[in-house]
Amino acid sequence: MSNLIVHGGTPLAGRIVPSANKNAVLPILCATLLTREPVRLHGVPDITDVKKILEVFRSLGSSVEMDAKTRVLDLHHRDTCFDAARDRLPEEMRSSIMLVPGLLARFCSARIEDDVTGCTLGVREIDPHVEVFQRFGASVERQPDGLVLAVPARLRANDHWTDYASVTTTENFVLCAALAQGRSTLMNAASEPHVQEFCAFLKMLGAQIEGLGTSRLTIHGVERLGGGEFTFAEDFHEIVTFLALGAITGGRVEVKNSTPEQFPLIDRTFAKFGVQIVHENGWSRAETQGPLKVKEPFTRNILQKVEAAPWPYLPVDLLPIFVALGIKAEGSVMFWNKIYDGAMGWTSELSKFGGHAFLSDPHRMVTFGGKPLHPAEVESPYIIRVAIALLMVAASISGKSVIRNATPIRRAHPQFVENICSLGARIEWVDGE
Ligand SMILES: CC(=O)N[C@H]1[C@@H](OP(=O)(O)OP(=O)(O)OC[C@H]2O[C@@H](n3ccc(=O)[nH]c3=O)[C@H](O)[C@@H]2O)O[C@H](CO)[C@@H](O)[C@@H]1O
Ligand SMILES: C=C(OP(=O)(O)O)C(=O)O
Repeated sequence: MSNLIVHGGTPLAGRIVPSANKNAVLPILCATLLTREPVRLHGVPDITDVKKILEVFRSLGSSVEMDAKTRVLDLHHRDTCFDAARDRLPEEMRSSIMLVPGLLARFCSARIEDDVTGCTLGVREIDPHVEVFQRFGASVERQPDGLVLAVPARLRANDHWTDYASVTTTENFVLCAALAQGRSTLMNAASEPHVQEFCAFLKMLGAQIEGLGTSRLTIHGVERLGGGEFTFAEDFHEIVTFLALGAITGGRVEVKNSTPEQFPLIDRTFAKFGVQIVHENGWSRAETQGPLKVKEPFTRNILQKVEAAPWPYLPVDLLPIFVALGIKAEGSVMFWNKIYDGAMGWTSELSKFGGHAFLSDPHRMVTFGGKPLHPAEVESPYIIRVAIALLMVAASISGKSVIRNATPIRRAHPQFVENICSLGARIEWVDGE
């Protein structure tokens, strides 16, 4: 477990080039298992989730060559072998479940380990995934340390309509359908930017996918996929995080952003806290005028609110970042997490800083911002963006704070502390017990 020591109170200023989006990189790494041809990936982030997947590839006999300096990764799954009785897949990360289709397609067997839940945000179902695998022809057997799946032959295409728009279930459906026999359709498909990026990668390998960015995907299964070269896009989570760090510290941070067309709702959400986002010449910056202040709604007797749900709503992983702004900005905001039932139980950590947040129910939290804040020692749950939100609050307060168990940040954000320090912050990692 690692802690972060934060000497806060410095307005952050400077420029950041964001890394790739973990939630695009991981399904794409899993997708490479579908092809026996070489694949070259540019801009692979140095994060722990990537390391875990690459370790598995190496242990299965794949060729994995990572240039640590240029972050170019060469993968070749030519001599790969898998034995469901012997081999184990990564745990404590959601993306592990997306190794299943490649294993089924290549070796007719696969595993789902006991802990593929990732961040502790509440229930993270595996049933929608199991249902997808079954629909493509897999049998599923529960064993003491996980589920073992098997298919008799090539996966068979099908039409499916999921209960809700799930990111990884959509990706698993597409992965299965890419090499299945026949045409598959998915209704209620997720359409997040990382889902679109993942589909674009598969198309580059030769998959036939229609409907990118919509809630209906049609996939014509092909006999085999080819190889190729792909460069990851910038991570919108990182862009928002660094813009918010600039805003909460009263500084001026600019972040490279090649896709401002994805940002209108994100920009409107910043504006609710008195932060104007300006996109210019491929860069985005956050502008503030004096202390942050919540924008009052015109409707009488309602609170300003921020609602997170599947895309094109505000992405749920960004919610904690805006909660941090809500603690700082004068006024009240209701945060509504329409996805997870256990992602908001960290209000007590905010109160250690003197912040005032009230948990209304498992899905809703109200912040009463603008209260005097003081440095504190707080504990992060195993949730990447909550560790970041606590760091944001600490960075905005003069004095020394400690964020205990901030390690989850390393799952998604490479050189995160180095990047913030390049903006003038004084933050360091220390080993904790
Ligand atoms: C590796 C990866 O890509 N992880 C992301 C992915 O996880 P993941 O794909 O696991 O998230 P899902 O979209 O499946 O949602 C997670 C859970 O939320 C509940 N649920 C979700 C949607 C809904 O409309 N109703 C509902 O009840 C379900 O219990 C589900 O199990 O998408 C999440 C939602 O954007 C993000 O937080 C995760 O960072
Ligand atoms: C919740 C996240 O990741 P995972 O689904 O891998 O836990 C996240 O990236 O914020």
